Amino acid sequence: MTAATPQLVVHRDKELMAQAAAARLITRIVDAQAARGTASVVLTGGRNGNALLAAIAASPARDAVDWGRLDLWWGDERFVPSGDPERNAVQARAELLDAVPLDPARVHEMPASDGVDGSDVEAAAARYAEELAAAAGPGDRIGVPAFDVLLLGVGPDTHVASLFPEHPGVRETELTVVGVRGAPKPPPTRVSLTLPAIRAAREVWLLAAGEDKADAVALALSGPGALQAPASGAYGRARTLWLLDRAAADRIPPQLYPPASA
Ligand SMILES: O=C1O[C@H](COP(=O)(O)O)[C@@H](O)[C@H](O)[C@H]1O
Repeated sequence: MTAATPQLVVHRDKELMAQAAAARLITRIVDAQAARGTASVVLTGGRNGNALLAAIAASPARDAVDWGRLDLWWGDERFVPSGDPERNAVQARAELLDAVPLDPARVHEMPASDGVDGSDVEAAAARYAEELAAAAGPGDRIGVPAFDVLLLGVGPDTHVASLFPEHPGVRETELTVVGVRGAPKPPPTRVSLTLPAIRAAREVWLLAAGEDKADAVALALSGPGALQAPASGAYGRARTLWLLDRAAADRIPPQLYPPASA
């Protein structure tokens, strides 16, 4: 088994999955801060990512985190104006970030469409790539920091971040951040980390819950390749964890199904 081999954890339902993922993430952040003083996490948008943040907000264990020594990044963003409720960052703030004492200088939101680059999404993506490169250490791969945990929701079409099947962004091998136009899921214009940037993370955790994700999970875990199923191309340097509920795990081929878990 390699770091890219998916490890599957299947929970009873999406509520328990969010609570268990929250406990797991709090522990991972606390461990990283104990070892190195700081921690870095890449957030995802979507229902499961937001549920995880809400579960952290509701957990008394959140006080174990030194929020001022946590760097937050995003895996993707909807390229809309800064206060737009569709923005992943706006949703993350509502679920958790406004309730904890983060250092604003460590909260690295992706640019919005009313930012300095205006509607030029490629320029906005390049700007975020520069911010990542500035935070990367000399030993870090390809100009992004070695994130402790990178979270990804899995879309019903197997998209992760804003990398959609057969779309140009999923083919990118050089850039760390891309502008996405014509996304099949609205809004059509987005900013996204690329697969090479995702793979620089120590741990990649993919989140999927609900019956509408079952086909996507089964397809991605069957190894079709990243072009057809972007989620299958998302893995970490040390660990790749799929956090699922039973409904989303329901159609995984039997030979890949894990032992029964919480
Ligand atoms: O648009 C997006 O969708 C995906 C998946 O969202 P979900 O609600 O189907 O779980 C999300 O991971 C991504 O960050 C977001 O921009």
